[in-house]
This record gives sequence, structure tokens and C-alpha cells, in this order.
Amino acid sequence: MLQKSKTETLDKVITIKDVQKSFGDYHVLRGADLDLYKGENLVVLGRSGTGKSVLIKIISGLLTQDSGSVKVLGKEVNSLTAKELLQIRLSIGFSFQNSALYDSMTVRKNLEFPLVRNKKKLTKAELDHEVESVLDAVGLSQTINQMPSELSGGQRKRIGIARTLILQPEIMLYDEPTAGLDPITCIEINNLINDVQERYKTSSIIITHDLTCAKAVGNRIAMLLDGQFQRVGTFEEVFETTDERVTPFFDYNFIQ
Ligand SMILES: Nc1ncnc2c1ncn2[C@@H]1O[C@H](COP(=O)(O)OP(=O)(O)OP(=O)(O)O)[C@@H](O)[C@H]1O
Repeated sequence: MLQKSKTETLDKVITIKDVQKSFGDYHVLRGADLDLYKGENLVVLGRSGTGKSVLIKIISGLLTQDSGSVKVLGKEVNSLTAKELLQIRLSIGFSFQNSALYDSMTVRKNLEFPLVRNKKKLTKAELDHEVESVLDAVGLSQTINQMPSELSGGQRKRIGIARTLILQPEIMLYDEPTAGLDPITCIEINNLINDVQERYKTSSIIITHDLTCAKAVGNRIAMLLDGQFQRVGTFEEVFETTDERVTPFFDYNFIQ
């Protein structure tokens, strides 16, 4: 696993500087600073409604910040043309809780779909190769001809991640990857997130409320408190505090 000290010499793939975002009188982001380094898994923690999804939407150009700078792969997101924005979005893989599979398609067809839509010139043999390779990466080669309804929740989650990975994104954004899964399946998903980092060399932001997941996958943890990333560091560094905005997360997850 990447050590924190090593990140300081790595390239930054996302740079967020002094970002402010309000909705009416509600100031969600109040000068948020955050870097995602090349190759790292960065876990973002924060209470419900603190602005984690808003931040992801700003990174992907779905929302615009009121002030501050957001650079993805060296480019200022809010000054991109529509075509450039599309290009950047193709470099980002979104693994969202609600990114459901198409129920009427087999696993193979579900995985072919983004390829056919985005890389139109692939031959049948190339398509087969890409699908088989990504299924192997998520450990579900045997499900290729199954329908989503025949898969377990954990398997569906893995196929959803495979469908994102098939476009070989440089950056992965995981939104609550273990939500609603049993503890053993959670461990499998955590292992998969680490395997993806290793095999695809992705740089990832993982939003989660699950501290076991955060500890298992995060090279660094960033906690959003009152609109800013006030605690950033290794898991131990972030939770070595008596700050009452932070300790309940730990106490709840690890039942001291
Ligand atoms: N388009 C919008 N218009 C108005 N308010 C919004 C909009 N998008 C988000 N908000 C508000 O911004 C705040 C932050 O929302 P956000 O969805 O980012 O929270 P979150 O940290 O992702 O929460 P959760 O952990 O529950 O997913 C909320 O109070 C939400 O109501």
C-alpha cells in the first residue's frame, strides 16, 4: 500500500483550492482544499449533508463552485468546453450506489454497453477480450451469461464496478461502495477496491460512512467538517483527537 509520506512526491490528479459553494443562505463548502495524488485511494468522510456529493458534482462539472479552483488532470473544470468536459468525464469512473445494471441485459451485454457507446470501432473479438478481462479482474468470469437478477447484491456491485472499469478511467469515484452489504461482502468489496488500485493504477476518491472500509482502503482520509477538510491524514492521524465532531464516527463504528 502507498504510504502517506510517499504522496508528497507524487503528481496531483485533482486539486481543489478554497472552494466555496452555497445554496441560498446555506454555505455547504466554505473554503475546501483537497488534493488527490496519482495512484492513491483517498477516503472522504463527513456527516450526511456536509457536501460530499456536491463536491463530487463540482469535480465532474455537474455543478459549478461559487469561487475557488478545481483542477482535474491539470485542467480547470469550470473553464472547459463541452467537448473537453466530456473527455474529462471519460477519464473518471463513477461507481454510484444507484448505478444499477440493466435488468434486461446479460452481464456480458451490460459490460459491452459502455464500450459500444464510447468506443464505437471495436471488433467483436476486441469487445470479448475487454469484457472477459474486466470480469476476470473482479473475479466473476463465471457470471458472463447470467442476468443481473440471478446475482447477489455483492456480485451486482462488482459487475457495476467492472462496467465502470471497462473504460479504463484514470480516476475512480466510489460513492458508499459498501452500503447495504453484509460484513463479509464488505470485506470483499474493500479487497476489490485495493485490487483495482493495484491492477489499473487508478487514483480514487471513496466516499463512505463505513470506517472499516475507510481503514482497509484509504491511503489517506479526509474529513469534511463545517465545509472544510479540517482533518486529513492517515486513519490513525485523523482519529487521534478529542474533537467531538470526530470521535462519534469512531465510537459508532468500532463500539469501544
Ligand atoms: N442542487 C441543490 N440545490 C439546493 N441544495 C442542494 C443541492 N444539492 C445539494 N444541496 C444541499 O447541500 C447539502 C449537501 O448535500 P450533499 O448531497 O452534498 O450531502 P452529502 O454529504 O453527500 O450527504 P450524504 O452523506 O447524506 O449523501 C444538503 O443540505 C443539500 O440539501
